[in-house]
Amino acid sequence: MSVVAENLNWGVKRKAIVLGVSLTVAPGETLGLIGPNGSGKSSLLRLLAGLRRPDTGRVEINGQDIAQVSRKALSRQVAFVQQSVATDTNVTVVDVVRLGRTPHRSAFAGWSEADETSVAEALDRVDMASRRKQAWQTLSGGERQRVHIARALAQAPQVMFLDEPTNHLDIHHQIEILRMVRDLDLTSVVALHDLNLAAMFCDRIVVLQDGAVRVCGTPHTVLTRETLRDVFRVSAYVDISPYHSQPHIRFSAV
Ligand SMILES: Nc1ncnc2c1ncn2[C@@H]1O[C@H](COP(=O)(O)OP(=O)(O)OP(=O)(O)O)[C@@H](O)[C@H]1O
Repeated sequence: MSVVAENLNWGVKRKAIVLGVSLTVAPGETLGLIGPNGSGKSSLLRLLAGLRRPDTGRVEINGQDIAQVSRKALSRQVAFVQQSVATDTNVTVVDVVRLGRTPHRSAFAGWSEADETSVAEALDRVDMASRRKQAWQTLSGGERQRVHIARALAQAPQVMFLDEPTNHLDIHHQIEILRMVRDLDLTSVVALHDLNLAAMFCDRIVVLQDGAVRVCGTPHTVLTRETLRDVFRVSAYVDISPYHSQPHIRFSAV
């Protein structure tokens, strides 16, 4: 499914937070969203996912204006993995992941074998199958993050928005989760701080600065020395990784 944003603007009081953002994500594409702290990545993701209404502009998912789609219908198509969401404490891992099935169930339908299979597969994909009975509040930060991703997978979405999904994860799981997102047969938009991971796993990257799109394109065109200097205020060398032929950034400490 495609995602198209047209001239999105959103602000609070007199402060403009998302400023004239237009972008297109092709079906199956993984789009990275990068930018300094406070540049508007989370705010933009919320607008794209329909969790917040823009002041002006519109978002279309699969050609449909999401402002015209009910929340339940939208949640059958779209999953959102938020940064550090609170979850009821008195639940197990599998309970949390089962919540992902909610949009697919009617008020009277029982829990089906297909629901259970989706939950089991989602837990398996994030390497948490052996923890299904563990109490949520006893999980580590990275394990919680993986369970939230499993909940989104159990939702069987066609579009996934992820806000810093690699937060708290060790390097193995950072790579595993982003590889999985890239290889899943769905469209995804993922906010990331790690620019090298963005280069490795995103088809295209949008750079946000002060709420506006500064540049958008392939990792090669976006991750230049000049952009890193002007937007991120760092001095760095960019070369091509022999492992994956994408840009690899080395930061200068001086
Ligand atoms: N509801 C709100 N009320 C007031 N200001 C807000 C609100 N939501 C976001 N902001 C401000 O808008 C700016 C963008 O915030 P946002 O969380 O979208 O940035 P971000 O790029 O995701 O940042 P980070 O990299 O630090 O997670 C910040 O300055 C933030 O303080």
